[in-house]
Amino acid sequence: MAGLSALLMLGCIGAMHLVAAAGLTDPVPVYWWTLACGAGITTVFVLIRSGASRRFADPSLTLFQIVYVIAGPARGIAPPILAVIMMFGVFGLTPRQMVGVALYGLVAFGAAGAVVQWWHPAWLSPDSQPPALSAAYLVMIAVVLASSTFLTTRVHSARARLRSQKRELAAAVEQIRELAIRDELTGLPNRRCMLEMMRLEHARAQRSRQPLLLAQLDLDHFKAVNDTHGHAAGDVALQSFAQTVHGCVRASDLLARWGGEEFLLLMANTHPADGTRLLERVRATVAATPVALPGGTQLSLTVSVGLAELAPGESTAALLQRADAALYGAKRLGRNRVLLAH
Ligand SMILES: Nc1nc2c(ncn2[C@@H]2O[C@H](COP(=O)(O)OP(=O)(O)OP(=O)(O)O)[C@@H](O)[C@H]2O)c(=O)[nH]1
Repeated sequence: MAGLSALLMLGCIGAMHLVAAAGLTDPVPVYWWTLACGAGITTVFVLIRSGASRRFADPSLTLFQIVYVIAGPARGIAPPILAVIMMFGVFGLTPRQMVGVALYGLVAFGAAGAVVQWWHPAWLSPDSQPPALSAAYLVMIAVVLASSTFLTTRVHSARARLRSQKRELAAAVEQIRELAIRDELTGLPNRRCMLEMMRLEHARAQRSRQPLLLAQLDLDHFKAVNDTHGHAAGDVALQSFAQTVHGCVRASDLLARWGGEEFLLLMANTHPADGTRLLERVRATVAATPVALPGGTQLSLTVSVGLAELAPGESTAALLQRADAALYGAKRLGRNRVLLAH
């Protein structure tokens, strides 16, 4: 952007020197003008390229560049390039700033024209523009300024809309990501998330030779809960169970809803004796924590648990199968118990 502005300004300087060389204007003010322009371009270029302008609220110095060109020494060439200059403002300034720049531009350009026409007619070459043409240029500038300001309003609201759509999109992506890995009913990680975690923890355990435990938890006689109290009550029971178990395990353990009334608990770096102790605590807490159903009924739940430790070289599918077999062993033995697979 700074480079483009500098190129534009260089083009204008070249044009003014051609005008002076053609004898249409006094070359001395053109030299001064060239000096002032050079100082302006260099200042802006150095500030932007060195990164020093990043400290300002308007790091691309758009406002400064526009104001400088309109009222500074470049005003003589403002009419033909004003539209281009204002385009920078359309994308960089707020509508308020653009209204300010437009009013400023009109006043500054009008004043510059008046000075030249009435107080310094000597600056004009004999065949330079008549006052009516200057007035026409002023009207043209007013049109350019007004349409740039209007465009800025449109661009500004389009950008605000884009920003808010971007925020909404990010929130939607986050929500989709959550839905993809979370069980909606209990808020626990879902089966897909658990499969991925099992894959990762399995690889880690194989590599580090640290113990890895997998427990399968299944609510006892849950069909009877649904049949007696209704499916909605069953949902409340599942949520309450998930909360109770989650409250018993460590932050490093991963509890997930595997499906229906089945849950999995993955415990890394845990020995079977410690895992069994923890699961006994879970079992006892579930049995001692009645679920308050809507309507005031207190529902007692129990859970059966099958626990398996990853054997060297064993796959996750085989580990899961052994935990499942242990769970069914626990069910067969009368439920409400923890059984460790051998
Ligand atoms: N309310 C509710 N019930 C569910 C959900 N998912 C599965 N179930 C129910 O859970 C019950 C599971 O029943 P079964 O597999 O027969 O097992 P059980 O009655 O718990 O018996 P055991 O496991 O042998 O102790 C079924 O009635 C399913 O409809 C759910 O998201 N919400």
